[in-house]
Amino acid sequence: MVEKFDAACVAIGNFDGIHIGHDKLITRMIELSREKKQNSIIITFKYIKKDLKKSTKNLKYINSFNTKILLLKSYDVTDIVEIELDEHISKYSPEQFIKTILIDRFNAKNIVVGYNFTFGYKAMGNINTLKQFECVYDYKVEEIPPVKFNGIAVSSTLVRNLIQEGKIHDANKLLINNYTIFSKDIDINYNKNIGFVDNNSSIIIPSDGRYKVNIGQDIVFLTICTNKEGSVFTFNKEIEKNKDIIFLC
Ligand SMILES: Cc1cc2nc3c(=O)[nH]c(=O)nc-3n(C[C@H](O)[C@H](O)[C@H](O)COP(=O)(O)O)c2cc1C
Ligand SMILES: Nc1ncnc2c1ncn2[C@@H]1O[C@H](COP(=O)(O)OP(=O)(O)OP(=O)(O)O)[C@@H](O)[C@H]1O
Repeated sequence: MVEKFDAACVAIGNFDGIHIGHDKLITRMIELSREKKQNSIIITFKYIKKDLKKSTKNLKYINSFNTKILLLKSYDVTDIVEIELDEHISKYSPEQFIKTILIDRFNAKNIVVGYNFTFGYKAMGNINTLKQFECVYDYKVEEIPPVKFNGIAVSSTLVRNLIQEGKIHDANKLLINNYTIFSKDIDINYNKNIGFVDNNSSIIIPSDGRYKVNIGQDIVFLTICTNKEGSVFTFNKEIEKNKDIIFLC
């Protein structure tokens, strides 16, 4: 049972794919909220404005937006809040975001973000901006230093690149769960053992090739072949209905 307190600890970011850096940050925010007896809130963004750097038409994500929220729900937090960076909010200055959203809306007393977090109009705010306003708005910022793997800072971009290069084994080392294409993000013809993801889908697809995946109780070999319209998934045998495709290698 999650208790509701007035003051809050918040973790902020896009959180595409939930990798080990995100996990460290969210886990620390939850730990801090328990220590301080405050609400634990994950604030994440839904981009809709086309000219934001991360919302260009062609930018695809590891997880569709609904899946991201579903994955974030695996954390035992008081609330997960989705903020649409629409025409209005995306123009907030960093201070406006701090005051209007973090303070007035969530009564944030502890803000946990990663070393490279940016926010506000033209991405002008960063961790130093958050520190600059600590006394003005009476909160504390905690910075999570870069979580690295083999000496390289983990990021959603890195994971996306590995998946798109077909390096599933490496991507899985960085994600908290094995890379998965969720059943609702793919159309499957169960009579023909074939699936299809349209090119307009918001999710990335591994490069053409043969993959070992787990579907329901079964290990299945899957061949991906992409054409002008989208990606065709051919399974080497019948697969269970409405199960997610969990990539093993
Ligand atoms: C209020 C607000 C306004 C933003 N406006 C812009 C913007 O004008 N241009 C931009 O590239 N990103 C903008 N962003 C997105 C941030 O730069 C950043 O991508 C987002 O806060 C997630 O941070 P992270 O990727 O460091 O986790 C905005 C974010 C917020 C919260
Ligand atoms: N390797 C990491 N170590 C610590 N914190 C991280 C790491 N990667 C991201 N974060 C933090 O997690 C939050 C969410 O990050 P976000 O998903 O926006 O970044 P990202 O993984 O670097 O993605 P992208 O590559 O798309 O920019 C932010 O506060 C960010 O600073």
